[in-house]
Amino acid sequence: MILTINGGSSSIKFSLYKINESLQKMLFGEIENIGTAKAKLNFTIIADQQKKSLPIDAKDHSHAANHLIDWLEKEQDFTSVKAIGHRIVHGMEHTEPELITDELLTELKKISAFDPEHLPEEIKLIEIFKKRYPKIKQIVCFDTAFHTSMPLVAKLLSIPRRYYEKGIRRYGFHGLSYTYLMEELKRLTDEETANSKIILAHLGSGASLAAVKNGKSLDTSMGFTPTSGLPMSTRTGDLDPGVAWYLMKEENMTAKEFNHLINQESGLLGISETSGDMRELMNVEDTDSRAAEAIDLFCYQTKKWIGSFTAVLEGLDVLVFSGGIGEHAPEVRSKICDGLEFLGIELDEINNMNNRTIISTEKSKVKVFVIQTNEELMIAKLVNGLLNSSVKSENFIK
Ligand SMILES: Nc1ncnc2c1ncn2[C@@H]1O[C@H](COP(=O)(O)OP(=O)(O)O)[C@@H](O)[C@H]1O
Ligand SMILES: CC(=O)OP(=O)(O)O
Ligand SMILES: [Mg+2]
Repeated sequence: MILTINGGSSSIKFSLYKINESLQKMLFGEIENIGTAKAKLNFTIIADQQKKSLPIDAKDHSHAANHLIDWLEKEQDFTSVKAIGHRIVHGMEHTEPELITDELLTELKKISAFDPEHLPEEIKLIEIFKKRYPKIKQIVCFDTAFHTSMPLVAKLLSIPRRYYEKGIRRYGFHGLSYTYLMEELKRLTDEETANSKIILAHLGSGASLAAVKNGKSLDTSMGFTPTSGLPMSTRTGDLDPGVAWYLMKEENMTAKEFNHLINQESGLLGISETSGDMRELMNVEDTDSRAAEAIDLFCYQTKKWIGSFTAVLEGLDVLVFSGGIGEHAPEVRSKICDGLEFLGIELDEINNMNNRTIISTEKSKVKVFVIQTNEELMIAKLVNGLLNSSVKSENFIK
């Protein structure tokens, strides 16, 4: 078995895969609302279609992880778990999945401030699993790895060069999702299409786009941290840097308060003043103009990035929508694509409304896809690949 762990800022998603010829998912779920009184463990056991939700006491990620392990031990014989695969959002220039060692953990701790929303909690999860299961291999899969191919011009931020040497540059994220989407695109189409000029739009709570040519990332909307690019559920996306100075000077805002403002209070939540959840906003947009404006901003900015990346790619052949919003919100896809006919994007509104896999018309120059992403399966595949290669490698730590 391979256990996958995807630790977010307020949730831990998990899946258990049986290693057969293919990877067979046995169970999956998530602990959500960590740190609140509404914390619960939702799970589905695939064999008997058992779907349940249990309220739990999870005041932080450590409590949540220990609850998860206790529950998994009851459900599953843990001796059959060969490896635990973690999604790690920030991995600097690491290009491959890696076995966790003390050195790697120390390195990740050093760059923790590069992604304060994800890394500290992800590290905590690795440590908890290590404490409870010191013998089980833990393997980390980096979201940043997909974008290491970006050219220097896309990685440079226009601040003094000395900061680049300190690691302050564009990295880009959602790489496990993008790798999965590229595999799916190849499976659904052909080699030629998968090597064409592609924009991948991962629109979830965190949202980003990537410009991909010949299977390689050329640019992406997220940067040094996952706070930049598109407006998100509660994150600002790109922001005039002068706003930081102004708030610090005029409102005596501290670094900690500013971090909270840009990551927790902004985006859809900040504009609507009610919710960072797209579905909730769509339910009230007819009666609440703030919700409608938040949705408009999200669609407007996504459209701008599509235009920008079409220029980067010098044309566009394929557009892929994914993530909770990209997969399930036809009105949002429609609003994003509205007016982009001049780029060759033409939606078939019936297929779009039905969330079909191909939502562009027959004659649309750009093929538009809706593909359900699967970061968990990608982690399991990468872990399985590393386990298999380790059988051949004597250097791999047993
Ligand atoms: N049917 C739907 N209509 C509109 N938005 C939806 C729908 N289903 C999910 N979403 C939105 O998707 C977002 C969550 O995306 P997801 O990829 O699941 O997030 P996460 O980054 O937490 O994995 C939320 O804003 C949610 O409202
Ligand atoms: C990279 C990132 O923003 O991840 P998530 O969408 O899971 O928060
Ligand atoms: Mg996500």
